[in-house]
Amino acid sequence: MDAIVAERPSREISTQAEKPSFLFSSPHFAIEAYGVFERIRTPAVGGGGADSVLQAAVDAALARARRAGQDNPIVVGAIPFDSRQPSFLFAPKTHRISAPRMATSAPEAKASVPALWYRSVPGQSGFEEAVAQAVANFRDGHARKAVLSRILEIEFAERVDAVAILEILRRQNPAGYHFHAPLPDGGVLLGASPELLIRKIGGSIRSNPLAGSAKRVAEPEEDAHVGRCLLQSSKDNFEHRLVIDEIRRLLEPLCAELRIPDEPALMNTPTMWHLSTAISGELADGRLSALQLASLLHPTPAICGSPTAQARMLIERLEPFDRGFFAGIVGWCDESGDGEWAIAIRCGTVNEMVVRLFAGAGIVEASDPRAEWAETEAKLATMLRAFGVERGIVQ
Ligand SMILES: C=C(O[C@@H]1C=C(C(=O)O)C=C[C@H]1O)C(=O)O
Repeated sequence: MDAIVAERPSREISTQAEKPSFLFSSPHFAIEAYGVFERIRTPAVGGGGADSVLQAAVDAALARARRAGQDNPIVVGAIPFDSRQPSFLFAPKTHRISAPRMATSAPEAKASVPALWYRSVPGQSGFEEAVAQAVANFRDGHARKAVLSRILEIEFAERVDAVAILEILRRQNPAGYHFHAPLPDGGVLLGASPELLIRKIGGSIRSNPLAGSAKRVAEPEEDAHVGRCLLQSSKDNFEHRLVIDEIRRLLEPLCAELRIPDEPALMNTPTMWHLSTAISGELADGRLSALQLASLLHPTPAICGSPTAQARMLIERLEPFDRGFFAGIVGWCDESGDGEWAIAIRCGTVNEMVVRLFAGAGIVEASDPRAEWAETEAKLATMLRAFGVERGIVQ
């Protein structure tokens, strides 16, 4: 992939002292964007087809940016979980695309700023009750999977430096997708996601859905055993297969070639094991953009459920909050339609001193409410570690 990076002209940043408005890094690209040339609030819903209203708005913004003198304009930002809600995308004034730099290992973050208070929404009993209700719904045969999530709200004694936390996240979780994206309320969406929704470069696409999870443990042999058990778990393989079947259904008609391994593989982050399927393909029509493909696929059953419409209704009924940009997508695209969109998980929002961290778990008929709560606790550890409050909050 280095060759592709080298082919892209990188724009020099005239005002190096200016703070970036958007940061994103993947295993292939690192993007720094500065300033806002033009905002795009068009919702992504229905944006998967050739007549995509969102893509038309993006194309128009990119054309204006080029006319204004940018030689390689891009659009960056985030799209909410509910793609009927407005997107929060923008063409920056300037940006730089480069190869990702290797993160150097760093000492554990210290809790230099104490947390004043925290609370989970819902709390444990409310979450477990919601899981039990979803399971009852699956027994009635209305849906097969729904991803239920919760928020951990934390207030710190001082303003949180989101860029500094992003750097800690990058060092603690060198693989994957790191992002710092502005939000409509003035806050920041910040995270280290292991999950690629879609990358498109030329006519080639990649997607790497994850579903089915287990918490890692410190002792290496035991940890490997946890991974092997996950690989053999029929419950987790069922959760995973629903995601792959849906992505196959949507991508197959668009691809001249689509490669999907028969069985999932194991992948890990420093805190979690996941079932993972590395999908690759060649588009039949290379003009479809990364953003159109992302709009088509989002929300996948990895973060919504199956079938999508029933799962979405269950989420609306059982989750006591609007997800906003959590379990949405975050990324970038350019004039040629190339781009990358990661799923906004292992993330949170930062508004001055208040941080809201999110974690969800795929619920199926075989789910145990207590175990699903524990899974959200384990997933929260990615962000809590970066804030240096892991031991202070999660027992
Ligand atoms: C919803 C989250 O993760 C998603 C759900 C998973 C699962 O249910 O096993 C695994 C990876 C993600 O697709 C999250 O991390 O908050």
